[in-house]
Amino acid sequence: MEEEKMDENEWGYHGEGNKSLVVAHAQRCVVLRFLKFPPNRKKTSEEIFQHLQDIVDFGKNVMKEFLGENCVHCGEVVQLPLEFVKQLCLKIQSERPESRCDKELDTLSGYAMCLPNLTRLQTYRIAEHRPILCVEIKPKCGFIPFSSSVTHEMKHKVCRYCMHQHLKVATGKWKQISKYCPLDLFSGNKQRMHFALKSLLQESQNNLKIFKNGELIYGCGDARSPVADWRELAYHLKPFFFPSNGLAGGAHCTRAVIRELVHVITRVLLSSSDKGQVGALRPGPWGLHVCEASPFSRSLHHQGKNTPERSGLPKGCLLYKTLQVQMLDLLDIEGLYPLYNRVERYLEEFPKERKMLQIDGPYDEAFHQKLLDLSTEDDGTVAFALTKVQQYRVAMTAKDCSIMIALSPCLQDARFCNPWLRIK
Ligand SMILES: O=P(O)(O)O[C@@H]1[C@@H](OP(=O)(O)O)[C@H](OP(=O)(O)O)[C@H](O)[C@H](OP(=O)(O)O)[C@H]1OP(=O)(O)O
Ligand SMILES: Nc1ncnc2c1ncn2[C@@H]1O[C@H](COP(=O)(O)OP(=O)(O)OP(=O)(O)O)[C@@H](O)[C@H]1O
Repeated sequence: MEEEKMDENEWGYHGEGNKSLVVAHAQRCVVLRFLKFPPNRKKTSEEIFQHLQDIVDFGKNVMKEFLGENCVHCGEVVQLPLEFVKQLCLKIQSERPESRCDKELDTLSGYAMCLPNLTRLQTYRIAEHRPILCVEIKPKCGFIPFSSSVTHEMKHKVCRYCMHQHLKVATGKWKQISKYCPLDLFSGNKQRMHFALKSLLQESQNNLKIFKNGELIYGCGDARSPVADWRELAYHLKPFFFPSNGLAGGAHCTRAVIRELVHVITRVLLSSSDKGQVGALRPGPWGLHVCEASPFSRSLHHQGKNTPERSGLPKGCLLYKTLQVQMLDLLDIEGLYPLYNRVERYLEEFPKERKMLQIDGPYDEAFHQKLLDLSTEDDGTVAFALTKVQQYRVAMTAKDCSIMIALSPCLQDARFCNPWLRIK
């Protein structure tokens, strides 16, 4: 970043999660991603720099290796003038959702990550200055644990997302239970995927957002301000899907546009992206591929069909690769926790080993290589325990990542582009 040219007026609030806040440049296709912390949580500038650099290295040497060069954008750490960050923080404060304001943007270190703005990213195949849609999906965990360590019977029947829905509604985080089930999206069966995507469109929560030319047009910024009007969404989408279809509107048109969107997203999700190293990952047996809580599965059950048809995901597609990485969680938290304790005890006894064992990085090639050992035979060593803990951490990243799909009218038929994975 050219320090002297940083002007807060050229940047606007873009979005935030639990750990970071993102601002976008008004003209250029870049975003700045700042860390945020609870008030009074003091971190030194060096710690912040190292944290951000670790995220970049983790993206480069771990996630890219598994998911493919073209699917992951790692960004770079940049140093910004402190006055710019302070002014920017003041400028965007009023736009932040109330529910996220328990944490404050780090204005003291001057470090942030600079990334391409994936909601506006255009590729060379697309004529310049075409409008661009971006669909962001946070699919969550797409399998039911297969580990024999699982003691709760319910965990073998109902997926984590569907169980979590009850907690989230009970605690008031969201108003109603979503019909979305990640196992439907990850099934590879088009009918189930359509159902999953329609359910996400009905009850987006923090799992679906749609941007048009970089602006959020659909999805929840906050539990208290849901924007979920299909008619309005169809109005935005119609020029993308039915450019020459006059001004026809109404419920029929809305349904047609939403159907088209769902079909296009499904096609993109099932299309092959570039090669990652998931071939090297062959996690244990697949768990059950149906979640008993999914309304899709339940309706089939009522019709007397026990298991929905399972098409499986094509091996090259991003959903397949994401699922494989998620499945590095081989033992479930119940099997992992005793191993985590083994590592903890060892480090208490030998704190100086922390660095050598790469507990908190560096996330380099050596770190990545150790992740490829998928054995589940516990030989009682710290090395075994540590590998499982690190695999679990990588799996958790894949369970919480978002897929960003950019769509833009092309010169020829190809209306869609490859999806990107956004990791944190
Ligand atoms: O544990 P989960 O499944 O609830 O996931 C958390 C997410 O909740 P969700 O259920 O998607 O609403 C949670 O998202 P929200 O803050 O609820 O939007 C975060 O993504 C959290 O990640 P981190 O630990 O802050 O980096 C996520 O935590 P991790 O489990 O990834 O650490
Ligand atoms: N490179 C990017 N391009 C465009 N938008 C982005 C980019 N990175 C993040 N965003 C937007 O900012 C939002 C918040 O970012 P992100 O999810 O990384 O925050 P987080 O705090 O790490 O998330 P979590 O709550 O999962 O911990 C995203 O949902 C996405 O809409």
